[in-house]
Amino acid sequence: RFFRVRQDVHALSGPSSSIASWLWGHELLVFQHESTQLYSIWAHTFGSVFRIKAALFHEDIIVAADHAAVQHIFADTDNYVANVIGKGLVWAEGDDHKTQRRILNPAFSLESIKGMTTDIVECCEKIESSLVNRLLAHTGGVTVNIVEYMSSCTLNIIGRVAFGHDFKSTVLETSSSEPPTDAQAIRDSWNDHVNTGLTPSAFLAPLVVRAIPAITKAPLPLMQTQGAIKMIVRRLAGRLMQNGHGLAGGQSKDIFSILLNSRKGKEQGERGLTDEQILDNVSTFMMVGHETTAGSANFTLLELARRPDIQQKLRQEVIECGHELSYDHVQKLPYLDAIVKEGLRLYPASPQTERVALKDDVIPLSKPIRTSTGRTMNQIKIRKGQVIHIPFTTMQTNPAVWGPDAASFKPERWLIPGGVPPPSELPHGWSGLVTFCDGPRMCIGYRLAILEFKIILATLVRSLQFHDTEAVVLQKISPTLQAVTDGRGGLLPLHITLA
Ligand code: HEM
Repeated sequence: RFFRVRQDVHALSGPSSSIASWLWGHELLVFQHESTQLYSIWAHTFGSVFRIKAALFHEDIIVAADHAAVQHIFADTDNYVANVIGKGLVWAEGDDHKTQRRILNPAFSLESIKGMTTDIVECCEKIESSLVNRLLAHTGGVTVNIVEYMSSCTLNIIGRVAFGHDFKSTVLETSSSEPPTDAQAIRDSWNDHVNTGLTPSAFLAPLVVRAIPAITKAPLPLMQTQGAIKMIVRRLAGRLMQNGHGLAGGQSKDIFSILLNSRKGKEQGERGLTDEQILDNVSTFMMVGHETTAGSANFTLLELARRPDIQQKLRQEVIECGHELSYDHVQKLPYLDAIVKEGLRLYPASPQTERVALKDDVIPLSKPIRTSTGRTMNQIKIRKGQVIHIPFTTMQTNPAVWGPDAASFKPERWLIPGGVPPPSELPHGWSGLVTFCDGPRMCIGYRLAILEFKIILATLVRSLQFHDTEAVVLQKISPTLQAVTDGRGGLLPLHITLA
């Protein structure tokens, strides 16, 4: 049995060991390339499930981009767990995760999300007017780092809709001698973290955690910058907890009220959350609730800048719908919907994920694959402890599924019959994408993310035109999808003029 299980992993095809480092396996090469770029190239050569050499003599890693395999892994959260440490909903496992998810679900119902529309529109209009004002002060347009504007906008949104807190985040044109606001402190420390994540030493942090999962702190720069963000956000979360009663005196179904009420539940002996868990959740939501949507929005705006025809068509649709961007209005814009789907297909904010199997298992495949010895396999037997990488972008740009133009930004594909593959060819998940994952750990904030994304695009294109600066913008994972220009993470220059 031991032999058979091992054999399945080792029988998989994969890149040659001659290009792997003896110490870092293929993992260093993957890290040095853009986002999931190497996984896409290897999937093209070796098929949708293959094997790579892991760093530090760890067992080989399986890279799974087959939709049946991925669906199986995402459905079985008792067996397949995230390979990361930490607390809060994103990282809680087992019963802890189920309790937290059950407590928080009402904050993300359709009804709750609809109720957030006015706040979202106001935050987007604030960014729109700050860009317009900046333009009015410069003739002939201005080049901005759109990343700063998107992060500001989404931070303001999550502050207001989740915590009733107005970050009042703005982008300063010149440096200020005033002490940094909470928003600036969060954005600066996040920017440090992103840029540290691009340095060679950042490659080590997840490997240390994989080797010794109990380690939560180590003198590694990436862990230190992560610790710095946590400290800032937790300090703010602590202040909010002291002062706060949620958005409506603790009666509401917003995230913060729900978290605070669950503390009362705990005090009364019900299943609730401890103060520590609440603090962790507040800081988790503040970070995952804003940097993710911003990442996908940045790259979608870059696509619009490169495709003035698509941008103009979107502008036309938004202007024809009138000025009011209510929830129902926004849902009635088919081209906007197609652009958002296409943006989330090509630029998932979390371009890949990782799982570890807690038990031996057999993973089904949607299509047989050929092993390194030419055998055909319909399923893969794995051993407990197997690490699996799931590259979302590779799955969503696979030409064998999405056609020869899979890598192109083509919103029309969502509007024409047969433009997207049939459901049988796609994973479960929102719109046949794994951008928001699937199963019990599917992104709890997906409805909010989509609504924000739509309102951001609609608000900005109605008054502004985005132009490509021809800068070479790379896509890196640090720790979410980041734009890297001239070696600087969190930089995506776009030229803007009035529409
Ligand atoms: C475009 C925007 C977003 C994308 C692409 C995205 C994607 C994802 C993905 C892929 C996961 C699963 C991670 C994994 O298990 O490996 C996830 C989980 C999660 N997301 Fe999002 N997310 C987005 C926005 C948001 C927002 C706006 C919020 C909250 C306000 C949020 C909160 C969460 C939470 C709490 C989890 C953990 C869920 C659980 O483990 O049960 N996300 N997200």
